[in-house]
Amino acid sequence: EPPSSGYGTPLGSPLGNYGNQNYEGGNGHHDNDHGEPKSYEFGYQVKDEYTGNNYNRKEASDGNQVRGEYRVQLPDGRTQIVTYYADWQTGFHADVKYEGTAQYPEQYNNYQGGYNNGPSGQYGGSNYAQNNGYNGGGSATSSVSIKDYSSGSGGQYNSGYNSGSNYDSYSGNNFGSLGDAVTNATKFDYKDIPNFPVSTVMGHAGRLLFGHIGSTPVVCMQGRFHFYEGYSLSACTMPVRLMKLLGVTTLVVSNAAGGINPSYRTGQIMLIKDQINFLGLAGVNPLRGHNDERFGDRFVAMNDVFDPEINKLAKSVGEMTGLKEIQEGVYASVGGPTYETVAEVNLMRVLGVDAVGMSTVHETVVAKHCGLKVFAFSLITNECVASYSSKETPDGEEVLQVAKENEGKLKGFVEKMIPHLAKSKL
Ligand SMILES: O=P(O)(O)O[C@@H]1C[C@H](O)[C@@H](CO)O1
Ligand SMILES: Nc1nc2[nH]cnc2c(=O)[nH]1
Repeated sequence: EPPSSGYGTPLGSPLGNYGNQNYEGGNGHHDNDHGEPKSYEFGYQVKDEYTGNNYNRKEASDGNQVRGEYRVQLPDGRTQIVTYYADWQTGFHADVKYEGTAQYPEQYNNYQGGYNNGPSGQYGGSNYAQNNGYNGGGSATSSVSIKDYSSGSGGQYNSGYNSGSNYDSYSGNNFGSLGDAVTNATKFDYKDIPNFPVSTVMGHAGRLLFGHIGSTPVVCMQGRFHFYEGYSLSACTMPVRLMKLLGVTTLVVSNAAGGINPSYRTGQIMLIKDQINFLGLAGVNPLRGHNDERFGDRFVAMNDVFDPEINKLAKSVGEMTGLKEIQEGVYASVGGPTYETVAEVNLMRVLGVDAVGMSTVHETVVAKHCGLKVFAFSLITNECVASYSSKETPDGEEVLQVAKENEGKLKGFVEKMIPHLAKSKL
């Protein structure tokens, strides 16, 4: 049976259990199976990060009196603690207490949808972090995401094709005009979508677009969610699963990234041929915790997440649309929001990283888990500083600026790539 999406109450009421165990309706405590009172004890705990269910119970009886306690995480952030005892002479007695303070945040920041395994306690019991501050990058978590700076929309696209029943998804961020590539778009603000994270990051409109690129149906996220904003990785990647449920079959993800490879230049596109999941290697993975089998298996192969054939297609489509010096390389993501030290840049060079960012990797993990095809690319927005003698420093404004300068060509690329991808059936 699928897990309930509600916060859940302890299974069976204390009274129900009480009645079913040693006592029967209060008409004599010897009316049980064998006429003798029995002692027992039991306990259980449920902590299901996917559904947000969090409760436990323990109970014991010496044959005469039942004592127990259960705790339930309430949707308003408080924990309800019920301590009870019961016996056949006096009945059931409960003491109900609450821990914590009920929170009624402005909107949606008490995210109980089960995406609560991220940085705990940062935001007063809310499972969502607030979006605070600028994020320069930010493709989508689900299908294709494209950054949208120009019109204040960061973006992810999910583009679907296959006569509307299957979708290709494409996500990008920071590239404002990519949202414009979606024709006849119906737009939903994230804040109006129940249980959706909200995007307040500069440059991110926080909108979900449904429309077409060419004849391909697409869903586009204008604005993605980052770990450094305080969201858990499962919250960051929740839209990927939404896309899957909508019928998306291919996720296209874009990001702004720093060039680690010394030959890379600002403004170039790098097709992602592989990735290094630094957070994942350290144990911070969006798939950590309960595995929802409805989406995929517990263990997930990642060696084949990027398809060389799709990149080959992307290279030729990119060249057709006038992209110069298209690179293909390894993307690594860090938690951010700090940019890399000189030592970190050199470490990454040794490790074979070509470009570094703060997104995408966990999105592709979740996409692979639920069986989405993935196409991902980076815009190199800055050249990472690898020498102590350099006076350069990366900065968010530069990332935004370079994204803005290049969004036109990225739009052209995406407009061509999505229909080709759909047609090629790759
Ligand atoms: O969302 P992406 O990965 O495109 O954005 C990158 C990473 C940070 O959000 C930002 C840093 O400048 O750009
Ligand atoms: N970590 C990281 N993310 C980026 N996003 C855009 N540029 C950079 C960068 O230099 N480093």
